[in-house]
Amino acid sequence: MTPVSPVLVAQITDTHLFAEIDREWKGLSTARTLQAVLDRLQQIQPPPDLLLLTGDLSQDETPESYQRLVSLIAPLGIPAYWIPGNHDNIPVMAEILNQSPLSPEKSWMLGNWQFLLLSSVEAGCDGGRLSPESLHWLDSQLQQTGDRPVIIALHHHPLPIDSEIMDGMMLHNADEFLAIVDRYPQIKIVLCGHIHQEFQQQRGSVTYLGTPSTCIQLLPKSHPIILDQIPPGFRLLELAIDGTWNTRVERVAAQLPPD
Ligand SMILES: Nc1ncnc2c1ncn2[C@@H]1O[C@@H]2COP(=O)(O)O[C@H]2[C@H]1O
Repeated sequence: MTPVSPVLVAQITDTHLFAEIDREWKGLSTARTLQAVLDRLQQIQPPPDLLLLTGDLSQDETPESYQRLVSLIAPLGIPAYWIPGNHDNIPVMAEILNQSPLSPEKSWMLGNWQFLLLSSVEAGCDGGRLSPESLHWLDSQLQQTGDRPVIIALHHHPLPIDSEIMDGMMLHNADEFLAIVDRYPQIKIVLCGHIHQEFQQQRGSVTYLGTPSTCIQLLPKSHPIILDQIPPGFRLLELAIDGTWNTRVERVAAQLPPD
């Protein structure tokens, strides 16, 4: 019997784009560092089956910044799904990020895996929160997945990362989220953005993963926040039909922020 290929997912996060292509954030042109990541992605064979864009996609909340994202991502021709982060303007992004290959879907199945994307943005706050309605939505989606393996993505980190300032901006009601996760053994991976660094921690049968931004990096376990002089990156995940998986972070040669 021919084995079914795993699904290859690329997570791209915290792109912090502006309307202007050369506008810099902390010394980096965020459009150009994203382009370096996308150039690397285009070399990967076979190409990823889908892209997960896990929030803080704009830094200035303009329609033009989201149009820029579309014009950078669309040439890859890879279906791309997104969630908002604390820097995003949700009505503006929802209006613009709905053209193929971008999709506003938040729940779908591919390669026997169930994908669930959660909006964790709390208005006026850099930290996150899942509303009672969102927690209920998550629970009801999980009830419908049977024993298919599940990957959940949200912008805010639900586990502390030992970084005082970032942990003050984590998912504030992580306990309510984790109580739901604990009830569904089919959940394999919880994926976040927001932290601008690589993170991996096991909690029960679930692996919690955080991923470098496509622009600036933060030094892990730093108090207060310190910029890390390592290149931007992204994450690849290979999800096999039997629920096993593996992942790696790749970093790309790109302009680094000034010292
Ligand atoms: N992907 C999602 N992330 C977070 N909350 C969601 C998501 N999808 C649906 N919900 C919540 O579930 C609610 C269902 O009713 P509403 O559409 O009024 O509002 C919805 C949100 O509050």
